[in-house]
Amino acid sequence: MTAGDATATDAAVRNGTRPAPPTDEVLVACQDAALTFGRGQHAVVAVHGATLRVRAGDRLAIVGSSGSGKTSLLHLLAGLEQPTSGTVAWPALAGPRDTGLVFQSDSLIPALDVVENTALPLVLAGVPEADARDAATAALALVDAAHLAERLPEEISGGQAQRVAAARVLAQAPRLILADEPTGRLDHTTGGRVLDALLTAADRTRAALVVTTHDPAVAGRLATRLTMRDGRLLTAEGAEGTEGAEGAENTAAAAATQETATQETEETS
Ligand SMILES: Nc1ncnc2c1ncn2[C@@H]1O[C@H](COP(=O)(O)OP(=O)(O)OP(=O)(O)O)[C@@H](O)[C@H]1O
Repeated sequence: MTAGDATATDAAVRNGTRPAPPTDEVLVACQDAALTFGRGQHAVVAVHGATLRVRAGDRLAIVGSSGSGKTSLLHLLAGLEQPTSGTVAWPALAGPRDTGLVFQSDSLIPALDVVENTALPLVLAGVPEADARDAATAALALVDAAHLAERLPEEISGGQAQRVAAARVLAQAPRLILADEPTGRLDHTTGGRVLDALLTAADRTRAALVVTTHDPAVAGRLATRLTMRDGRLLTAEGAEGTEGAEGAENTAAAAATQETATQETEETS
């Protein structure tokens, strides 16, 4: 990212003035993407051929129990993992670097205060410190955390740390925000606030938002819900095609539904 990008980012985040992208733009497309860890008898298939498209403006929850493959799928969407087979592409983005991943684990650096933590990725990308700090301050305001700017990570709560982790991604103004269990370790009220912050920020910065969760209440806040079970991407209500799939007209759901139908055919033939 260049300094010019940072200024534009700052302005877009602060003012919500990023031009609205065409809503049919495909930001990331998985085609039959699989991810296997290990080899031979130790191989674990974390994701079985997933087909999914996320478009600008999508609000997508990927729901599943622990070990179902949600994080693995999110890492494929973020370009952090290469698919073992199939493809992942970012047709409307400059590549996976235009995505922002809010990690599951607390990843703030203890020696840096909140605004420094939030600005760090921009600084590391070569953005002048003052511009990075301005963008960070604007992003913290988006998640209702501006008042925490001067505190160290040890001086804030778990829920506040999650909001800061979200702000750190939002400061980069990604067009695709990927959040891995952002409410996982939080109580209901605090988790709700973190989700509020992500939804508000995604609206303000006109980003698509994909959230993994095991919590149906969290998933219910997103327009489209898909389920992962044993590494397979299903529709919202199970593996039986379009029936009951929330927002089946949504590309993400429709693509996964199509995939589910394909899988069903393959498995029964
Ligand atoms: N780096 C890895 N090496 C080997 N196996 C892995 C690795 N990462 C994940 N797995 C395995 O892949 C499967 C899917 O894991 P993944 O973390 O994607 O699931 P998840 O639904 O995100 O679970 P959780 O909610 O507990 O994070 C699990 O069986 C897990 O043990």
